[in-house]
Amino acid sequence: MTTLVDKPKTVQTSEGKLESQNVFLAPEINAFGRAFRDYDAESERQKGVEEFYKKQHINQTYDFVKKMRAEYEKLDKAEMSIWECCELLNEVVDESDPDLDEPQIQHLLQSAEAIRKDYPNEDWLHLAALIHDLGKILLLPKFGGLPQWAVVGDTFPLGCAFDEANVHHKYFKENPDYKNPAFASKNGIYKEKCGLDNLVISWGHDDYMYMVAKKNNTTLPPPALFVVRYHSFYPLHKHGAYKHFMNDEDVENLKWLHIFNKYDLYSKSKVLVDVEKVKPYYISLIDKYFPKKLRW
Ligand SMILES: O[C@H]1[C@H](O)[C@@H](O)[C@H](O)[C@@H](O)[C@H]1O
Ligand SMILES: [Fe+2]
Ligand SMILES: [Fe+2]
Repeated sequence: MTTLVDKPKTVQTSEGKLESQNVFLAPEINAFGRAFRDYDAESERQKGVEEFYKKQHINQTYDFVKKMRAEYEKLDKAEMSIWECCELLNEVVDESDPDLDEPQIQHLLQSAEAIRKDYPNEDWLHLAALIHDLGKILLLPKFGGLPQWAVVGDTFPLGCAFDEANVHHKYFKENPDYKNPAFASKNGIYKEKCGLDNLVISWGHDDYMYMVAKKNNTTLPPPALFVVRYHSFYPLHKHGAYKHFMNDEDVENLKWLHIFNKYDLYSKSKVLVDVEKVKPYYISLIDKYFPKKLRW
């Protein structure tokens, strides 16, 4: 079971002040009694996860991502509030995740509540946690009913060489882009320090939610949007792969993503959040940073 332990630590707030806070201590094992993000364990669940990554690595190509961006930029699928979307997410199952089998709304609230406890003044970070996985509605028929490989799992850039830090990277050999000589080098079609926003990154819930937030004129600050857009980019934020593409702003924002990641990953537990109890707080944040209805 997950344990929340208080441990004093000094942290930097968005205004640059240093504050002493209680920090969430990451548990060592997940709800299935295994290490978090263990992609090599022998189990039925892992077989499904590996199957998932095979499909993802073969099918996510540069052209596919371009097509998806053009399609979803239209935001012509629905009009609804952020909270309505949270509720929709309950119908979604994520086949790529070895650590979670609770409804997705619990994951949103578990990560948001854990981060809120340690960073009480950073309300934008609480809201970033609440919305970070909302893009998984792409799996629902009304939003295109995309296959799992086009919605979830870790992300990686196209248009340059696939890095070995990607989980199950062997399956990239079957990706058509693997044979494209223009994409074969470390930089591929990009320049060093070009900035992460200039990369074509595998399509999924991160990029979609970033697009939705941005195009509906959210007032969330840049680190919040960065967290939403790159939270699945584990090869970068966990292993430091592709970091030569970061510009100075990315380097700053990455500090917040590192903080966020701990709560995203390790708050996954069987201890459920009382949705009705915390709802008023999150509604007040949504009202502060988003319009009442958004186009999706
Ligand atoms: O399995 C997980 C899950 O789908 C997360 O939502 C995503 O952000 C991760 O990167 C992925 O590996
Ligand atoms: Fe995610
Ligand atoms: Fe998440």
